[in-house]
Amino acid sequence: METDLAALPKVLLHDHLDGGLRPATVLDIARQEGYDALPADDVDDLARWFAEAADSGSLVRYLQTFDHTVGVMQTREALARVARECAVDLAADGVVYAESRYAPEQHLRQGLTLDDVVLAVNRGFREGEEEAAGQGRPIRVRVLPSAMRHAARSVEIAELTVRHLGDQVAGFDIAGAEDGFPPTRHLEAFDYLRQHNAHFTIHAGEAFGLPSIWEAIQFCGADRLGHGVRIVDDIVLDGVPVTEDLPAAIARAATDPRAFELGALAAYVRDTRIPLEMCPSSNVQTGAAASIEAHPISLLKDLQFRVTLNTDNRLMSATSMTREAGLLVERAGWTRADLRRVTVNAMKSAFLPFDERLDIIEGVLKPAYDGT
Ligand SMILES: O=c1[nH]cnc2c1ncn2[C@@H]1O[C@H](CO)[C@@H](O)[C@H]1O
Ligand SMILES: [Zn+2]
Repeated sequence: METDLAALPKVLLHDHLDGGLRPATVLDIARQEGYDALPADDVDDLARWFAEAADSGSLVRYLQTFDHTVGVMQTREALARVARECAVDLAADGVVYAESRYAPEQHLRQGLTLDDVVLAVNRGFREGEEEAAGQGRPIRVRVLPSAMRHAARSVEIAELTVRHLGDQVAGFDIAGAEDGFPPTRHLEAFDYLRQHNAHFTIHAGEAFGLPSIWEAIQFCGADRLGHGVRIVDDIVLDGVPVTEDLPAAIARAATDPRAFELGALAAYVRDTRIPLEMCPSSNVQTGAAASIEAHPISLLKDLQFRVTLNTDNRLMSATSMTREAGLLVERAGWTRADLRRVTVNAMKSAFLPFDERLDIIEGVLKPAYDGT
């Protein structure tokens, strides 16, 4: 494909602030603040450690690597710096609109309040947006505070989100280990958010299957699904679950998408256009997908689910939006039209006002992808 992927405008809905630090920044802040638990003391070794430790085949072990990024994000200065660098790095990768998520409750170890954390991160993002614009790479970044599914602070985080809505904050997320921690543990938070007309997404269908997706949508009322990759458990081809032979299903979907039968939940997700925030490299690392070639994103894209492409954790997956797009092009046969589709899907699904979404689709995305 004769396309400069780095130059194409990209839209990113699922990127963890504490999963995207520059390795050099982790080292730098650790030195400044006397954090002495890092597993390496050189930039390349540290970058390699994150990628290898995250490559475990298990979400729970993958999440343990966050100890060291959260560990160096405990002051206003560190939080603002990480957010500023995040905006600049995403802009350099061609991202024009991003939603960044992180769990404020994990950044209170040195005495900050939840509101202090949000204000510091927001300031960092505003500075990063200005710096990127000055470099001729305009980007808009919005923030999704996450609550942790195993913890018990989701109502507080939902209230925090609503308090800051309209500033940089655009919605809410729930993250962390999935198996054993169903989203219905947090119904009170979701009720509160809906009553305040706030948007939210839920990590579901990554390390656990259909029940998690079903609860997220039908009990919690999620606007979007983080990953949602296991929705393929509810799709059948010629009487056989597609999960029995994903490569064959992917090949067939490219030419014969009407041959597939959707169960009630998969049909609901597709019919109601629920956005799927899919993260191929991250899923391969946690074992939610076998490979990029066999990743369900290609099947779901051809069955016309509302698929979006995301990085999840750029540090732990040593990745970027350009790299994720390149992997799909090289290993899964994606075309420029496919990339246009997921990019427009993402912008349609953003937690930004409708008119602002439309301006980016019509003013930035379509002209670039269509060469007009
Ligand atoms: O793929 C994921 N699934 C579930 N939780 C995640 C994933 N990536 C990161 N986090 C969790 O979200 C927190 C806030 O950003 C991170 O600290 C990490 O524990
Ligand atoms: Zn995630």
